[in-house]
Parts: sequence; C-alpha cells; structure tokens
Amino acid sequence: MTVFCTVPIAFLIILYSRKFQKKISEKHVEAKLTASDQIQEYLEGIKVIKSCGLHGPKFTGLEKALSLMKQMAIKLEFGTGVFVAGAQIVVQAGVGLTVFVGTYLLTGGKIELIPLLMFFLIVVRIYGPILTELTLLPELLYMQISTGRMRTLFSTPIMEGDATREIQDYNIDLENVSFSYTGELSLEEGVINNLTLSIPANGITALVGPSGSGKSTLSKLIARFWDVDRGAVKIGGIDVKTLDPEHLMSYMSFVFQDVVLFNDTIYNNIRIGKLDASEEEVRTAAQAACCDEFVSGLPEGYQTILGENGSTLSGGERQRISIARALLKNAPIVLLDEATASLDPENEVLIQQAISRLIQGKTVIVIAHRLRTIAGADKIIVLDQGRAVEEGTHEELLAGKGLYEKLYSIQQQSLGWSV
Ligand SMILES: Nc1ncnc2c1ncn2[C@@H]1O[C@H](COP(=O)(O)OP(=O)(O)OP(=O)(O)O)[C@@H](O)[C@H]1O
Repeated sequence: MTVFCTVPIAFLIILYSRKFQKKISEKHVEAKLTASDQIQEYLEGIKVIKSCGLHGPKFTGLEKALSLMKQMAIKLEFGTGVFVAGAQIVVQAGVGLTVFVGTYLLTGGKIELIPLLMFFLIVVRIYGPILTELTLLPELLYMQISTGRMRTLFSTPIMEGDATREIQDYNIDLENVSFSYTGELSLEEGVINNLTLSIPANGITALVGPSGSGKSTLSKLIARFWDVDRGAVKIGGIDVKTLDPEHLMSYMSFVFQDVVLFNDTIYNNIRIGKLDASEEEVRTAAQAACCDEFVSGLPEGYQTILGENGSTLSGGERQRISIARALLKNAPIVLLDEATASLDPENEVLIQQAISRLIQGKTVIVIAHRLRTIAGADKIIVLDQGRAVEEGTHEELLAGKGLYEKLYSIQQQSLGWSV
C-alpha cells in the first residue's frame, strides 16, 4: 500500500521539480541575455567616450559608472563565491542527513526499503532545484542590480551648457572643489577635497604628487570630463559647468598616456584634431610632432591603416601621433600627461621636441611623474590625497623641504618611485 502511494507522489514531485528547475534556468538565461545586450550597448557607449576624449566628453559620466560597476562586480563575485559554497555545504549536508536518518529507520524496521528508496529519490530531486536556485540567486540579484544601474546610466541626461559663450582668457581657477567617483562625498573622503588653486594663463603649471593623489582627476575636472560634486572650476571666470562640453573641448588639446588611436589611416588619425584640415596642414603638424620621418618610411605612408588602437606602432610613435593631432588642433589650453613608461632615449628626445613646439604660447597643465622634467615650470602644485599641500617654483619647493623635496630626493636616488 505504502509503495502504491509513494510511487505516484514521487513521480509528481519529480515532474514538478523538473518544471521548477526549467523555469529557473529560463529566468536565468533571460536575465543573462538582457544583461549581455545592455553590456553590448554599454561597450558602444565606452567607444563613444574614448573618441570624446578628443572631441567632447559629453558621455564621460559613463566612465564613472563603469568604474562603479567594476567595483560592484568584484564585490558581488566574491559574495557569490562565498554564498554558493555555503549553500552547497548546507544542501549536501541535508542529503547526507536524510540518508543517515533513512538508514537508521530502515535498520530499526520502522520503514520499508522501497518507500525509503522512493523517498531518497524525491529528496535528491527536490534538492537539485533548490541547489540550482541557491546557486543562481546571487547571479540573478547581480544582474538585476547591474541592469538597473545600466538603465539609470543610459537615461542619465548628457551634460549640457552654452555652446556659444567665448572664453576670453585662460586663467584657470578651482574654488573649493570636491569630487568623488562614487558621488557619495558625505560618506567618504573624496578624490579631490575642498581644493582651491589657480593656474595662470600662458604658462606651464605642473601637477605633481604621489600616485593616486588626484593629478589626472584634477586635469579631467578642468576639461569637464566629470562635473565637480562641490565648488567650481572656472576658466577665464566662467564656470565650466555652464559651458557645452564640446564647445569647452574646442579650447583644449590633450596628450595623455593612454593615446586613443582608431583603426583608420594615420592621416585620418591626425586629422581628428581638425576635421577640415588640408593635407598640407596635416603634414606640417606631423613634421612638427616628429612623425613625418617614421610615417614616410612606412610602405603606405600616411595611408597606413593602424591596427586596433594603433597596435602596429611603438608607444613613442603613438604618442607623437597624438601630439601631431594636438598641434593641428592648436587649442589655447594644453593638458599633458607625461608618459610614465620608459621610452628609449631617441623617442624621448623626439617627444620632448614635439611637446615644446606644442606648448609654445599656450596655457599648459602638465601631470608630471619625473620631477626633473618640470624643474623649469612656472608653477608647481603638489597634490596629496586630493589636496594642494605645496605650491611654488622648483627652487622654492626644494627650499621648503616639504613633500616635493622628499619626492625629488627619492627620485634623485633613483629608487624608481612614481611621483
Ligand atoms: N575612473 C575612476 N573610477 C574610480 N576611481 C578612480 C577613477 N580614476 C581614478 N580613480 C581613483 O582616484 C584616485 C586618484 O586617481 P588619479 O588617477 O587622479 O591619481 P594620479 O595622481 O593621477 O595617479 P597616478 O600618478 O598613479 O596616475 C585613485 O585612488 C584612483 O584609484
């Protein structure tokens, strides 16, 4: 009798558990597909950002969200691992306990063999979907959160501002600027903290400081890659928040370490600096940036198609192309992120020559890593944990015996610190 009751119940449970399992898998696949579509869309957005580094950073708020998503992914991956391992232990212990109790009851004559086997079958069948669900639960949760964030991200209005207001002078002032990548300043120390400083027009201002002190972030806030959380960045007295990012960009050239090159001809890669430039202008810029010689040596010359992000060129050559672009653009403000990677002496000399042509008569902000290269700067600002801790010329700062002097001595001793 017991067998007759147990068998149909067992079949019903098996059937139901299969449906249940299938439902979970379908839900999982659906979530995964939605996420991958969004990721695809997101990556497209990132490509836009990269190109906007040259033309206009309207979408660079996306980059901020990317880093948030990265941090979240790391935390969730870790959490998922711990959770899944815990869930597996609990479920497997449950199966073990069932077998133990069943065997005990069988040997005590309190249950027959066939109902027991049926019971085991049911247990195994039920535990399967439970385990699957527990395993997938964190992943589903993760996808729900990340798709939610992506939705917010894509619905974020792009930066706007006046596209006609002319900047008359290029003094740059930061007034009590605070910024954090998470946008949660009240909860944590920002990357830039209540920073007030001024960068004079028509001179070279170097930003120095230990790694992570906020040099790159500061230069990108000036270019309105991101909006400050508190305070204001002003150029010629105009708050950059009120300016259209693309319009603001027309006043700036960038020579960053991570040069963005497109899978296009060298000619077109340089011309991005000024889309209506004539062939002669492109060549002149390339010559001034010490590119002409190596480009002319290539079988296809300026029509050589660069691989993905210029992978066919050396680091120094890529950088010189980005300088040619900046020279062609001829913007009054130049933001320069000095290369940290060691270049061979020949490339280093050529790059220095190209840079000195680029910065002539401009308002220049150099993010300096090797202090000896900025000893001649008009003003050096030393950052530490997002605060300006010292300001002055090279000589003044050395005499001050503060952080600059310390960093300089360390570099002099060639200990290889990146500052
Ligand atoms: N896109 C980002 N998302 C989140 N955090 C970031 C991002 N970019 C930089 N940070 C963080 O902000 C802090 C300041 O970074 P930043 O690159 O401005 O420093 P830096 O002084 O230029 O450093 P380095 O000399 O190493 O280039 C660091 O802690 C860094 O990890």
